[in-house]
Amino acid sequence: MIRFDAVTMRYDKQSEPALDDVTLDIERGEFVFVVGASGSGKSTLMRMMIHEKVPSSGQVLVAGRDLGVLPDRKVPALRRGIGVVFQDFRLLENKTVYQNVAFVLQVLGRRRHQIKQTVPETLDLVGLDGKAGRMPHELSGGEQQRVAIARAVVKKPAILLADEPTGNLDPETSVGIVKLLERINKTGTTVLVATHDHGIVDQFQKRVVELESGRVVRDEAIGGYGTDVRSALPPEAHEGAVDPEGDR
Ligand SMILES: Nc1ncnc2c1ncn2[C@@H]1O[C@H](COP(=O)(O)OP(=O)(O)OP(=O)(O)O)[C@@H](O)[C@H]1O
Repeated sequence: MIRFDAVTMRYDKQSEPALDDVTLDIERGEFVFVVGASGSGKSTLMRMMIHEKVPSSGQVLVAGRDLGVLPDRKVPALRRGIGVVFQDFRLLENKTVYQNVAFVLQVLGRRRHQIKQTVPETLDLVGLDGKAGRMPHELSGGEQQRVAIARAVVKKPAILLADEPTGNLDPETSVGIVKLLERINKTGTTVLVATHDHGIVDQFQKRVVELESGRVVRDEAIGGYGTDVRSALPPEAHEGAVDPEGDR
């Protein structure tokens, strides 16, 4: 689903690499925590998956697309297949919860009856049924993050990237948010969560990729398979359409 092959990325030629020779393989349907200290490269790794940044060397493949040679006109289709959640929710403050989520589908040109059906289903999934008419400032931090997650998943992306999704939340609320991400993962979405919150990571039995100064220093799959098994899979196992409406 996502493959980094010897990826090095420098923001400018003189500086140390933000990512340094990173090789990583993430299968469809996996849940992966990306951990590491501030500045270790977690955000850069995620930004490369949505083609916000390109490698200085090496190759990034997402759902069979080589992002190094992806034409600009195909970037929107790539991004339609990837939901993104940030630490700072980024909600539209003058719109209700419902309108925040519906807006994504309106921009994608979805039909009104489809929006009317999909938005309540998504609010239900994230545990916000009954809050559709609230404004963002009337919600707790955890609820606001749930809106942000609803917005990211309402287009039914194959991949969900969450960059420090619990960074502004207390420990108990954080656990609820990661449980929600786990529930979304169980619907078939590949989920990556960047975090420096070791407490959270320890509570969930998931694969953990650790970055240090841009290098992968640990890649542990807990309870099941190991890296050796995954890397033995044929290349086709990593590919597939991110967006069924794909490359139009
Ligand atoms: N726009 C930028 N221009 C130049 N250097 C950058 C830029 N963004 C990040 N960097 C550098 O790249 C390295 C990796 O940063 P990155 O933001 O990916 O780390 P991070 O692990 O996500 O950190 P944090 O947890 O603080 O968000 C750091 O050395 C950082 O200073």
